[in-house]
Amino acid sequence: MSNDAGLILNLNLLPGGTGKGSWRVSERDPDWFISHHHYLELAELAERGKFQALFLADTPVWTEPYWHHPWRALAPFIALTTIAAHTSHLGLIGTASTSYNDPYNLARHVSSLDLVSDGRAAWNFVVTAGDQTARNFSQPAAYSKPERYARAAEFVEAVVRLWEAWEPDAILGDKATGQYVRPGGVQPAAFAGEWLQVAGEPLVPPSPQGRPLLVQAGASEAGIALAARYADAVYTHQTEIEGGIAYRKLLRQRAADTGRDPDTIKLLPGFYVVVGDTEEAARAKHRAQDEATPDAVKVGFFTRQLGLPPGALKIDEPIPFDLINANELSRSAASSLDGLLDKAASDRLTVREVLALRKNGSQHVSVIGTAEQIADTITAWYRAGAADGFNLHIGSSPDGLRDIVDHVVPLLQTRGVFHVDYEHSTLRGNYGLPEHRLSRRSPAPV
Ligand SMILES: Cc1cc2nc3c(=O)[nH]c(=O)nc-3n(C[C@H](O)[C@H](O)[C@H](O)COP(=O)(O)O)c2cc1C
Repeated sequence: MSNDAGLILNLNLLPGGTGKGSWRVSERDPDWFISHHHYLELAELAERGKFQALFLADTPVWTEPYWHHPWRALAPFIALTTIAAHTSHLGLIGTASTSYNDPYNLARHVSSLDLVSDGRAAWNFVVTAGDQTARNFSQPAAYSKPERYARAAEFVEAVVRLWEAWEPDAILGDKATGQYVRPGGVQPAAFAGEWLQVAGEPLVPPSPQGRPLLVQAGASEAGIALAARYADAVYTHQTEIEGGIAYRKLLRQRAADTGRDPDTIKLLPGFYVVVGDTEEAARAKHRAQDEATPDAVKVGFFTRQLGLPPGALKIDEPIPFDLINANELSRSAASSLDGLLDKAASDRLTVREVLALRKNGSQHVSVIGTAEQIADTITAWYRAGAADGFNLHIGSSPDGLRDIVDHVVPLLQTRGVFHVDYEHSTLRGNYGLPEHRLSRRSPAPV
């Protein structure tokens, strides 16, 4: 059970909003949504609402539905660096793939953001599915899921070694002797795995929060094992409170099994909200966004969620179950489909009929209603121990976020579950995580 004011709110910034058609009904110009001005406006709003962090997802591939809505054009750590310069407390969580990066460069980018933001950075590590993405990185096809996770385990360990290579007092800056860094104050990463090898010392010294936070998204056994060992926070799909309670319990137990304090791993499910003065007003807003979203976009996203190649789903035809590779399907996404796929198979539902059965069209817990209804659900999940906080998805922007900041946040503060102001300057502090002790330097299993 959680019962203090420690609720965590991240803004999951998807350009234009989660409602893929919302840009068409917005008063904003279309090109605003892919500019950094959009990011900055939302970041400043989120900070006004005392959100602990802004979260940027990322997949380095252009996919077919992008023809119809604003997409994640900006590289996350570049966008976050700009945001860092315009905010003072908001945490900055960027996604980057362990399949298509290199640990040395990635560690350097994230810890540079951590340093320039005075300790507000986090890396959301994802393993990234799909052959289309692989072909952007000199690979004809994606690694299999076990291979992706094997590489991810090495990648994260290598990054952590690089982040922990600096002793806290390593920089002497002794003008008299001319000694800038204490000999031995920075250690080589000395990581030698099957997939990745990193020999030397990192260039970036630690920030005020010690090292950046690690966030994880992926719910298969391999994903949970990595989260339990390394993640400070886990982003997941949950649609029902019971599922949240069970998953949080599992993660905390698995973290404890690795010798960690379970309070140091935070579960943050996605949560889709549309706020209205009345429930009907909120439903009308959602309807307007939904009707402005072409079928091609809805089908395109569902195609990706099922791990199918572009074009594999047709809106008025049944799902081609024989094409779905169960081993490649995201565990987290699959669990959010509940019994929907079973029903689709037994009743031979068309894709349109399956999508219509999804509550509020979202793969996350969702409330389309008044600020009170939204605050009630957030409070209930938090108090029941189903979540430590949420990665909030807003239907349209900036109005969807403004509604939350002006109407939902004050209710959460009055109810005593959400902080009234930032009490720390670092993301680690604002997430309620203990200060990080540097220089672990204990050998970790590879
Ligand atoms: C909530 C959630 C968000 C994700 N976001 C991204 C993302 O932004 N970029 C990406 O490449 N993969 C993303 N993934 C995919 C995961 O990295 C992984 O490939 C997928 O979940 C399959 O692994 P699993 O079965 O362990 O869940 C996300 C997964 C989840 C569950």
